Parts: sequence; structure tokens; C-alpha cells
Amino acid sequence: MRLPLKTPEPRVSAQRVLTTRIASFDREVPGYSVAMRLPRALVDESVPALLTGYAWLPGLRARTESGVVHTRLLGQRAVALCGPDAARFFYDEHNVRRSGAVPLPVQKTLFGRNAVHTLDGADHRARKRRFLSYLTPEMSENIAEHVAAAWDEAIADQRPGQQVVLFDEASRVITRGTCRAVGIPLAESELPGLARDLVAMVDGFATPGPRHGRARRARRRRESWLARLVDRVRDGSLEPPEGSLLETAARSWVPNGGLTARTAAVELLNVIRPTVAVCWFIAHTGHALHRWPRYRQRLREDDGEFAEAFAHEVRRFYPFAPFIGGRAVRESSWRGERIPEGAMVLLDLWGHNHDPELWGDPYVFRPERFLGREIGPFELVPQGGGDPATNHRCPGEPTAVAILATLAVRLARLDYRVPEQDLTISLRRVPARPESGFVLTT
Ligand code: HEM
Repeated sequence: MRLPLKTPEPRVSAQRVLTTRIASFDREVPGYSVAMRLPRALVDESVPALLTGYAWLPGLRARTESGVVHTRLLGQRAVALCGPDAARFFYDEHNVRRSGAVPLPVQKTLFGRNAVHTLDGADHRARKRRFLSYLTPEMSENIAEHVAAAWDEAIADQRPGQQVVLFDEASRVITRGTCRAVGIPLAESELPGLARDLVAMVDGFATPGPRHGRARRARRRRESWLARLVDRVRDGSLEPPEGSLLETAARSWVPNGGLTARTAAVELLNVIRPTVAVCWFIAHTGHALHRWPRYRQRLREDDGEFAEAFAHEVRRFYPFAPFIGGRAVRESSWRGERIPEGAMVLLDLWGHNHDPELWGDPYVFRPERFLGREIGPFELVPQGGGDPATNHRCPGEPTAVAILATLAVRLARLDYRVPEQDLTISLRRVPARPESGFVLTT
């Protein structure tokens, strides 16, 4: 078994040499490497974290005996943990809280201000209950059905021989289907711009520079747009579909003791923005079906169970969220390692999903590993772990899995060619994606 990433070199005297190799998933690409020297006094790990992406924490962990990393991030003390027991520790509110843990650049792009992600205790549970009362299993299926219908419409519109970038097309298809499912009115001409903005918010949260600027502008634009829709429902000038999320957000999440139009907009965005982010997994699905074509036949037969197992393996195998973070509530210890009060506590999701002790052959793509068994609450963690009703685990997992399974079957049934293109997936880029976005010709 071969790790497809190179981890940073060990420390060298007072200086540190960091070597990052960019690797593709299925084969190493030796042609690119960055080497730089930093005076030790400046060595907070923020720059290496940005440069190495998914390899950062696994690289640091490999240098420790205990697997617990003591480091500095954004100028603050940080302790990083990995594995099912670590996840149990991390998700215990007595150990780790979320308020004050999410950096402002992430709030201003990915989550929005006052989002559920940043709350603790009773406030968090109340907000999460409201989320889950809407995002029922039926609603997840409903969103997936609308997305599937939008996919079928898009395919029917394709001309033979037309080239399609799967990532972009999937973002538009999911945007269209999700807006229909949650009752957000959307003219055809508005679709490409909205899909671009929703993608930009996710694409730019973990990086400085132009991608981050685009993400901030996209969030501001879409919060204002959704807050206006909420206001229009509240003043009666817009009639949303009965029982839709837009109606619920505007009428049930009322200003008195409830949510302002802006916070309702943040909540609405926290449904449609991550749903559209499933387009990353769809592009990875294109990559997986190209790399391991035997799974196409199996998916075409669509026995339901295999499609779901395939969706889980795509979420486990391909990178998305590298790690999540909180703050230590009190002085504590884990596996004998001290965690000071107030320190950042990081949970290495990518490392967990590629832990050989847990998966045996983590760098083999094998959907069969998920057939015929239950997945434990702290076992597969691309969207967090534990119980979504009581902690911060992503409430959108059933929605993501339903969309992914449905579109994977449709993609497997589609007749297409894969032209020459760059299918490298850089583990330095967060969130990672095939370089070309996965181009196909119908
Ligand atoms: C590409 C698919 C998705 C990925 C990779 C993803 C990933 C994550 C991760 C890693 C977390 C943080 C968990 C934690 O902090 O413990 C999270 C939280 C969250 N996700 Fe997702 N998610 C996805 C799809 C969705 C969908 C489809 C929805 C809603 C429809 C959604 C809504 C949320 C919300 C509201 C939270 C905050 C939960 C809380 O703080 O209690 N996500 N997601």
C-alpha cells in the first residue's frame, strides 16, 4: 500500500524545512514540489497548513509518538486529535465548545454570522432542532428527487457531441433542484449566477487571495438577496409554496424571539449552499467511474444498497473538509496529553477517513466495504461524527448521500466519452477537486 501524499520533513535544528509534494490520487506526480525555509520564531503552522492542505495534520501526527499534535495555528495554541475515540472526546460538550472557535474568514464565507455552527448548549440544540424539523428524511428524498429531475432536464437539453464540465453542470443542476424543493423562486436567467455564488462560498473559505474575495462577495450578495425574499414573504408581496422552507423561514421563524430576516437568510443559505457543494462529490464520482469503470455496471443496475455504499465510499475516499475545530472548555487531557483551557482543539477528518487501523486499505476505493453493515456514529466522518440531533454533526448527510447516490446512478447510465484532460486532484487545494472539473462529451 502506498500513501499518495508526501508528508513534511522533520525539523532541522533552528530552521525548519518544509517540503510539500503535490500528488494525484492514483499515482504520484513527482513534477512539482515547493521547498521553503522559515525562521523558527515565525513558525506558527498557519502557512504550512495552507500550503500542505489535507497532508498537514497527518504529516504532523506522523512525527509524534501519541498521535496527538501540539502546535500553533492563527497565532493560537492548538491540539490536534484523530480517530474514533478522539471524535468521541471532541463531540463531548464538556470538553470542546464551538463559540469563539470559527475564524472570522470562515464565518464570512462558509457559515455566515450567528450560524448554528458557532452555537453551544441550549441555543445550539434549539437551532438544530429547528433545522432537523425541516430537514426530515422525507425532505432529503424530496430534494434528491428534484435534483434528479433537474439532471434529466439538463441531459435532455444536451446536443450530441457537446462537452460538459461535470462539476459546473452538477452545481447548476443541484441549485435548480434544491431551489425548487425549498420554494425559492428562481428565473432561468438567475440560475448560473446563483450556482456560481454558492460554489464560490465553499471554494474560497480556506484560502487567502482572489478565491476568498469571491467567496465573501458571494455571501454578502446572497444573504441580501435571501433576506429580501424573507421580507417580501413577511410583508405579503411574495407567496411561497405552502409548507416550503422559504415559507417556514419567513413565517415560523418570526422576528419576535425568532430570527431576523438576515439570520433567516443565513439559515436558508446553510441549507442550499452545502447542498450545492455536493457537486464536488459528483465531480469525484466522475473521476471514480473513470478510474474504476467496473463500478459503472454495478451502479447501472441500481439496487439502491450499492448506490448508497458507493456514495459513502466517495465521501470517505475523496477529500472535502480536512479538519474541524473547537475550543477546550477546561484544562483536560487526552491519552495523557495535556489540553490547556481555551486551546483550539482540531479533529483530523481526512486522517480519520484514511486511518489504516480503521479501514485496513484506506487508499483503495472499495464501495463494497459499506455493504451489509451499519456505520457507527464515530466511524465515517466526512461530515462530522456523533449524533446530528444533539451535537454539531452535519444534519445534511442524508441529503448529501441521497443526491450523490441518485446522480451516481444517472452518471453511470449516461453514454459519454472522457476526452484528454488533467484529472489530477491536488491535496494541497482545499476543497480538492479534479483539476479539469471532469470534462465529458455526451
Ligand atoms: C458536500 C456535502 C457536505 C459536506 C462535505 C458537509 C460537511 C460538514 C461538516 C464537516 C460539518 C461540521 C461538523 C462539525 O462541526 O462537527 C457540517 C456541518 C453542517 N452542515 Fe454539512 N456538509 C455537507 C452537506 C450538507 C447539507 C446538504 C446540509 C443541509 C441541507 C448541510 C448543513 C450543515 C449544517 C447546518 C451544519 C452545522 C451543524 C451544527 O453546527 O450543528 N451540510 N457539514
